[in-house]
Amino acid sequence: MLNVGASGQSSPRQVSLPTMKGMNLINVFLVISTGHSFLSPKSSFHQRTIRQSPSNFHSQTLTVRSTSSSSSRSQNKKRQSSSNSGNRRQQQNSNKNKSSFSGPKPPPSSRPLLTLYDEQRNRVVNRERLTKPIDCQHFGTCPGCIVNDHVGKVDVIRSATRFFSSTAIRKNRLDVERSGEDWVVEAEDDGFYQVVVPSDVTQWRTQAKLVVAPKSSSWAKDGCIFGLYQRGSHDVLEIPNCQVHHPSINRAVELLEQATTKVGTPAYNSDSRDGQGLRYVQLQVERTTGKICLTLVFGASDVKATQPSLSRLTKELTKLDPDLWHSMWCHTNDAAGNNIFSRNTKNWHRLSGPEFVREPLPVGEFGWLYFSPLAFRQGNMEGFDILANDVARAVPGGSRVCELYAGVGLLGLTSLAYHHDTEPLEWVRCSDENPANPRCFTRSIQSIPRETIEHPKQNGPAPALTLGDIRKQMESGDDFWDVDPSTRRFGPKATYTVASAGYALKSGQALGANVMIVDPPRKGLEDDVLEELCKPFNPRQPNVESPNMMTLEDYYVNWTNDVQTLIYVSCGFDALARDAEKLLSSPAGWKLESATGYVLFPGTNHVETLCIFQRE
Ligand SMILES: C[S@@+](CC[C@H](N)C(=O)[O-])C[C@H]1O[C@@H](n2cnc3c(N)ncnc32)[C@H](O)[C@@H]1O
Repeated sequence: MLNVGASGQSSPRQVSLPTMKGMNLINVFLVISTGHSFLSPKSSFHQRTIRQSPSNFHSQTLTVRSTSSSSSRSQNKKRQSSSNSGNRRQQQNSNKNKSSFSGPKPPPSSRPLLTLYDEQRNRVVNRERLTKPIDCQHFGTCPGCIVNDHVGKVDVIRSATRFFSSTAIRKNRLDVERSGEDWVVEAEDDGFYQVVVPSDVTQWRTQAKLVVAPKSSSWAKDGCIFGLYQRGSHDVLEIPNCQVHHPSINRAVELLEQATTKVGTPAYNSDSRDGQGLRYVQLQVERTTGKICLTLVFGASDVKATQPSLSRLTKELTKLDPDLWHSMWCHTNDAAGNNIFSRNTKNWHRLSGPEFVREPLPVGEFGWLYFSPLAFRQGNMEGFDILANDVARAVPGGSRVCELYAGVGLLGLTSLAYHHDTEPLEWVRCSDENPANPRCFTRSIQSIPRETIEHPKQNGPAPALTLGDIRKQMESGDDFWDVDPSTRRFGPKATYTVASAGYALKSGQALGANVMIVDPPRKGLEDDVLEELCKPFNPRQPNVESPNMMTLEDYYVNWTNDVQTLIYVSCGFDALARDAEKLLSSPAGWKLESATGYVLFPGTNHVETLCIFQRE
């Protein structure tokens, strides 16, 4: 068990299940340390405001604030306070937040305000974006985009609209049930499935992975080109003026071409396997600074084998534009196939710059999310901020939340911060199989006010307990029930467990949780997870804190028995459709409350879908 956090704090409450053989669980217990380190972001960064009731979707007027100075901040606050009651509440909340923040305060302009939510969720803006052209000169030859305008008119959105309007789904939709309408109505689009374009249709991509090829076929050391594989071939197409890339990505690619030409960096050659060349690059933009976290993937067994090419290249890149680079990493990968990254930390080498790119938490005025290049990060961060706000609003105040496939904990931490001022969540348990995530998660919670992330010392709810906790406690012989209640109540609300989603469930992560958030990869939910969620509710299953729970064989436990709201975020529509059909036709009692499609990747045939399932 790995315990991360300030030492000398209250004892961790979350343990791996001793009975789960072969399980590699690393539990992270989050106890806030007081260290804050803030880079200076660009002051003009815009964000969104939050806190409107779901019924106000698409109906807000535009409210845009910039964070360029503290005076403009207060002016904007004044403007905002007269705009609507929801925003007034936010202002009060943010003031409250400010005064109650007990950790060291960040410099005033270091954290952008979140003020563009209304704009991004505005019906007029949405309509404009649905028709706005991307106007990219590479369209037609580039495999990246399939439409150059009308970004909602793509097959996947048509299929999703039909799917959610079909009788099979209508039969299990809450709106149909509540209205008493006939569910046997076949329509292409009955208006249930909402389509939102949550960011501009250009320059939305803040993360790109590009393949590298030699500039000339005659001399390997002529330098490299960077782009995407052309459709149906392994020829690389350059896309220097890609309109969906953040401008910093295009600038970085330009410099990479110049630098590789100047210092003669060889490109990796998969045929000859004489290797050691540059294979891929990953470019991640830190939105507040516009800087690039660059990962150079070399076809080499270790970093020594990349030399002297690596050092020459990084030196030249720094010389060309020292201000563009947030950090530089080398990833070594000489394995065949198209898998770019391995999770083995031996393959990762930080060459310069900070370990984490940081992004503002999508709600409130405090808190950052930290990402290392080893962790998953959304391709369109700005669009995902809107989705994260919508997820947070779907979580009822005061909830106990289990988040599977959590990445660095983006959705769980956003929900925690969103509800803090009104009806704070009791706890949030995040888990993911990527062992690189806890470092990011820990760093993130260090930037969030302590009151948000910890249980109050007195009169608060009990800390998060899993079945594993109770078993461990009993096995240790300690008399858990005699523990002083005031110390029991003090502890972290947000915890992180490294485990596959199926293992996390079977270690009791969702026992006691009334809300579950899942955001699986494109292939959808693991079979184990889906199976649990499809089990009928067992009214006789004891409460997780009851000693009777210990007498139940694992086999009889319904590991998601307490979950009443299931928030499913999906980047793979086919898998979501399959999982939704299984959930809705299972004896578990799920009904579909809403389905929203987010055009997170304008130009492509992909849609991010948020489904909210409920059961009594
Ligand atoms: C689409 S990402 C979502 C992450 C997060 N919600 C975010 O927005 O940053 C999917 C995550 O699932 C994790 N993952 C993939 N397969 C998994 C599995 N079988 N069990 C647990 N986590 C898994 C990946 O490591 C990744 O972080």
